[in-house]
Amino acid sequence: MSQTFALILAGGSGTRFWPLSRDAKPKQLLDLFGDTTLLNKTISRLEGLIPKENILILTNQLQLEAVREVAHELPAENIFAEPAKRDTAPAVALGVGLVAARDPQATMVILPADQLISDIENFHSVLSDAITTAQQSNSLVTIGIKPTWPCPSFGYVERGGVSPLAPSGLKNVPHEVTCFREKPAPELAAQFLEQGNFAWNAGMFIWSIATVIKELTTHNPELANFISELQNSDDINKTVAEKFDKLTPTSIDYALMEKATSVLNIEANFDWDDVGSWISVSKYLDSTESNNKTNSPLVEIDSSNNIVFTESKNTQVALLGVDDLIVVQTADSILVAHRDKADDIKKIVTKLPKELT
Ligand SMILES: Nc1nc2c(ncn2[C@@H]2O[C@H](COP(=O)(O)OP(=O)(O)O[C@H]3O[C@H](CO)[C@@H](O)[C@H](O)[C@@H]3O)[C@@H](O)[C@H]2O)c(=O)[nH]1
Repeated sequence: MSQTFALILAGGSGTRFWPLSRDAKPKQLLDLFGDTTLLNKTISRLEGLIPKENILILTNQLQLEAVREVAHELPAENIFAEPAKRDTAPAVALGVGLVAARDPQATMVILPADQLISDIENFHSVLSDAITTAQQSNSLVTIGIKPTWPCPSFGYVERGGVSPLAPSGLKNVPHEVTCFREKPAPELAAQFLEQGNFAWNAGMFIWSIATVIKELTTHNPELANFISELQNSDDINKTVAEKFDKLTPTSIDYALMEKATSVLNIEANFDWDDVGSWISVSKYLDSTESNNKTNSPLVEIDSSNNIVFTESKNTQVALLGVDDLIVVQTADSILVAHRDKADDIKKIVTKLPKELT
């Protein structure tokens, strides 16, 4: 019987969370909620769905040690560092090659490492049905989130009717995808919301090895060739070292999903948050009556709508006559920003000395 593997993509850089995040410690490696890292939550969420020996993680050299520490329960040989940063399309192709080497009949679940999902029961139910669909439909299966605002930094799928390829008896029924559009301009995203039949792409992809190779062969021969080289290689590490950094840097959404022939979508009936900024994190922090959010003890006078995050949770915070600020304190840096600028923190990072990024 063919096996199911999870491939966790954990090699992104997290400049939006500076000064807490650094090149070697991006969002997925941060403990933003006072319990554990997002990567740890991503691995734990798979318990009961995919066995640990079938969970693979791809990261980069800079983050490898920290990822190994967080993912210590996985077999060491399941954690790989890409030799160069090439975005998610080459990473996914490498993952397909690694899984194909273990089981060419396998089904794969590609997962981001940095999302927050707490309804595990429904997450498992949706993914189980997505796995069954991928095995029986020869399609690339996506997960759709009901959009709440025209966010320009997500992908969008246009959902058609129930797919004629849908296996029978599923609780979560796959729909056809008539269009996949990655990161549309704000006006187009607004149009999608108005139309009403678009969902956000959750960034998770479920497919069989055979289907993804077939789609790549048609739509992205460069990545299909790379996978074929891995499959024919006597020494995968050597082939990766020689070929990976020559691949075109792009995301899997542009490299394949926008062009793919057969894409299906299952609606997520679980909570989902991609934790994109300090504003998103603040939703989960303690709040005062004046809507000041913090992870530390706080006193306030005439201050409202501030977000204060301290690396050491026992730091006393005092707010006096200030509104709408984001303040983040670590051992070596302090960020003070207007909350309207939460999405621009990455711009500040470009001005900082290298040792602080
Ligand atoms: N291994 C590896 N992982 C990477 C790399 N670049 C990014 N990642 C990881 O891949 C995941 C997604 O990458 P992002 O770069 O954060 O993607 P995005 O811009 O948020 O867009 C994707 O996710 C959205 C939902 O959050 C989707 O809506 C969108 O369509 C797309 O799939 C994250 O877990 C990130 O750490 C890389 O070069 N290598």
